[in-house]
Amino acid sequence: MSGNFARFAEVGRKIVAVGRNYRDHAAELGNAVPETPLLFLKPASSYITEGTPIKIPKGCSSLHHEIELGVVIGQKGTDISEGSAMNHVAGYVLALDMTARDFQSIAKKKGTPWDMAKGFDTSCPVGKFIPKDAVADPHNLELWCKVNGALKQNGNTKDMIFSIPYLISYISQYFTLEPNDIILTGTPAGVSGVKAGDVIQGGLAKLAEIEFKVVDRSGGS
Ligand SMILES: O=C(O)/C=C/C(=O)CC(=O)C(=O)O
Repeated sequence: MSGNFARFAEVGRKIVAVGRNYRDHAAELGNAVPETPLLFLKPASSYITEGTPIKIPKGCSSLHHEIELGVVIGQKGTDISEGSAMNHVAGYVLALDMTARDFQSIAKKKGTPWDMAKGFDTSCPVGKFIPKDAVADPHNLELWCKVNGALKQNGNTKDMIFSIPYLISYISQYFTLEPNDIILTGTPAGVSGVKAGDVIQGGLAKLAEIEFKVVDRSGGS
């Protein structure tokens, strides 16, 4: 596998996200555990990296943090088998799947798409690329998120319902996975609202930490 995956957020074309992949998070929002992965897409224009703030989207009154392990794809594939799925992984990233929960609740009631709730500008803050070799077991990583220093989410990737190989195999039956695409593997319990001026911090075992400020649409706090 070759390529400069450190630039995945500049050149990657797809963000495939998995919803309700942790039992405790499905339960906290009153949802049943899915029988098959619940997929949605976020546009590449939703990426931001550290130093750029998260902007509350127009009309949103309930913006939630969701801390997630992202898988960075290194090798193109369609109909990838579960057995060979890890050969398609270049590495990992710590990410936030920022969610306009009020938009999502309305969409759920109306049966309309989640795009505005999940794909608005700045809704995918990401940390630095973590090479695959640096991670002994991606299915046993502590994952935490704090808001203004207070711990909100504290999970472990061992509690994912669908494993990374299963997700890669499943997703690639519908979306060809390409180098620099990422898969967001879902969030553990503890999601909560943030407002302008708040600071969100996240951590992935001893591998990565991120910090993002939340601002209003005009850039103010
Ligand atoms: O079903 C809901 O009410 C909300 C689901 C999500 O936002 C799910 C995720 O994005 C996730 O579990 O990571």
